[in-house]
Amino acid sequence: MEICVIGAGYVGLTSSVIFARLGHKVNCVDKDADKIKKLQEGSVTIFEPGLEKLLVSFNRNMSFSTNIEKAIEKAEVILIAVGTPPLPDGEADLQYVNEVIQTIASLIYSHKTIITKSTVPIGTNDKLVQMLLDLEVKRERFNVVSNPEFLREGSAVFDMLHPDKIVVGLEENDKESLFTMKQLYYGIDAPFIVTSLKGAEMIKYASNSFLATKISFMNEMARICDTFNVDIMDIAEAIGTDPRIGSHFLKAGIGYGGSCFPKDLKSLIHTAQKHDLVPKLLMATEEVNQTQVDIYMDKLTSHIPNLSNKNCTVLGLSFKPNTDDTRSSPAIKLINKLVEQGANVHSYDPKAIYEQKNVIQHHHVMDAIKEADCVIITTDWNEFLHLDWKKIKKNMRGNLILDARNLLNKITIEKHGLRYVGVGR
Ligand SMILES: NC(=O)c1ccc[n+]([C@@H]2O[C@H](COP(=O)([O-])OP(=O)(O)OC[C@H]3O[C@@H](n4cnc5c(N)ncnc54)[C@H](O)[C@@H]3O)[C@@H](O)[C@H]2O)c1
Ligand SMILES: O=c1ccn([C@@H]2O[C@H](COP(=O)(O)OP(=O)(O)O[C@H]3O[C@H](CO)[C@@H](O)[C@H](O)[C@H]3O)[C@@H](O)[C@H]2O)c(=O)[nH]1
Repeated sequence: MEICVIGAGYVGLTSSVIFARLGHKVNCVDKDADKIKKLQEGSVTIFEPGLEKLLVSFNRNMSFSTNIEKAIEKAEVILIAVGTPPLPDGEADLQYVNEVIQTIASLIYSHKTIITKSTVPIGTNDKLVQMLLDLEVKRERFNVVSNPEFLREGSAVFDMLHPDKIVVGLEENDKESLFTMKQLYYGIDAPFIVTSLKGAEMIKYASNSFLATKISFMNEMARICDTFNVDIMDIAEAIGTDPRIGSHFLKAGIGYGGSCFPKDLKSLIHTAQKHDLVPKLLMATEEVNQTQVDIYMDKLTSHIPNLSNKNCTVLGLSFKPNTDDTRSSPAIKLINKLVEQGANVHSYDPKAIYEQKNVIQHHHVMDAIKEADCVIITTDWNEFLHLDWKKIKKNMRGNLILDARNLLNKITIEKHGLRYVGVGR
């Protein structure tokens, strides 16, 4: 199949590479000329394990360009993977999706299956159908399909190759697109969940909202555990054995971040409120998450009451390990609070970069730790599990290790004469 993927971000680029691997001819377009230039030169613009290797291996099936007209003209299938960031009131900003539809409408001369991979609010795909009709695209020339994406950053390639399901939302009378979708994903072993356009949109929001709620639930449990000196890790292990609860997404910590959970929660809350509903549970999930960083600031100031001119080392900038993405990263939120309180902030991350004039980012952990009054683990990178705590103790000025991800072994840390403070333990 000839596919045009619009948007070369996390989802667009990963989808392009996977569909090229499945044997399709993919033309990935983006309006960001710098991004496209780098991709044409064979370098991947994001850090995503395994992506570059696949890009090189299946290069023959892929091309990158900024020329959307040409890519659309040749394609049977158009996949929209542009961003849907939040507006200040939480509503998803659909300007990029709408812009793409306007462009597509002027270029449809043969039948196109238009697939929305971007996460869009309930009812958006129906509106896109109407937009195309209003722009005088003949009804028989297109079908719109909602095909939300469930990949996680840091394991995007694996997740796309081994999804637990492929959700396909179809227009009411669409008898063709399911076949097209099966051809598109031919070679991937996963059940198809077929529903309406709105159903597919809702599945995506419900999925992210449920996962985010699980995290906030555990963060709330951790707050209670803290009060009673109970270890939240024991609680997670025990309740996780119950298959009705499940062992995933039970890690208490500094809160969830990233480009999806915070934005999708806000968007679903906005959608519900627009329809006179009060989504209490979603609002509580958000509130727990938003106040989670403050818990760590309080823990820190209970040990170091005045942070002014104290050397605080933040280990981890990305919102989770195995990605260089810092969008809505709790680490950045914490850094900004430290800076506000006058601390000298030093940081280190294996992949992510955060440029801020008040923060010194180091290339080596040990440089970041030198003379530190406290070290805060903000991202659970594997690398931090193997740090030389004896050397760290020698190089620090103070002795406080604040493990905001419950990554480290308390006993190991304390054995080296350091003071360990974790989450709900
Ligand atoms: N990042 C994830 O892990 C993830 C997972 C599942 C779903 N999603 C959803 O997928 C969508 C994309 O997310 P992302 O993280 O890949 O976004 P991103 O910001 O990384 O990439 C979006 C790309 O679209 C390009 N773009 C915008 N308008 C364009 C236009 N008119 N023509 C061509 N290119 C255009 C931008 O230049 C950018 O490169 C969002 O709706 C997101 O919610 C993301
Ligand atoms: O037990 C846990 C699990 C995760 N997190 C945090 O939650 C955030 C999100 O993590 P994760 O879901 O692994 O990463 P994303 O790449 O944001 O993926 C989510 O968002 C994507 C975009 O919609 C969806 O496609 C994925 O299915 C969904 O997991 C990160 O800050 C994690 O540190 C926790 O605090 N505790």
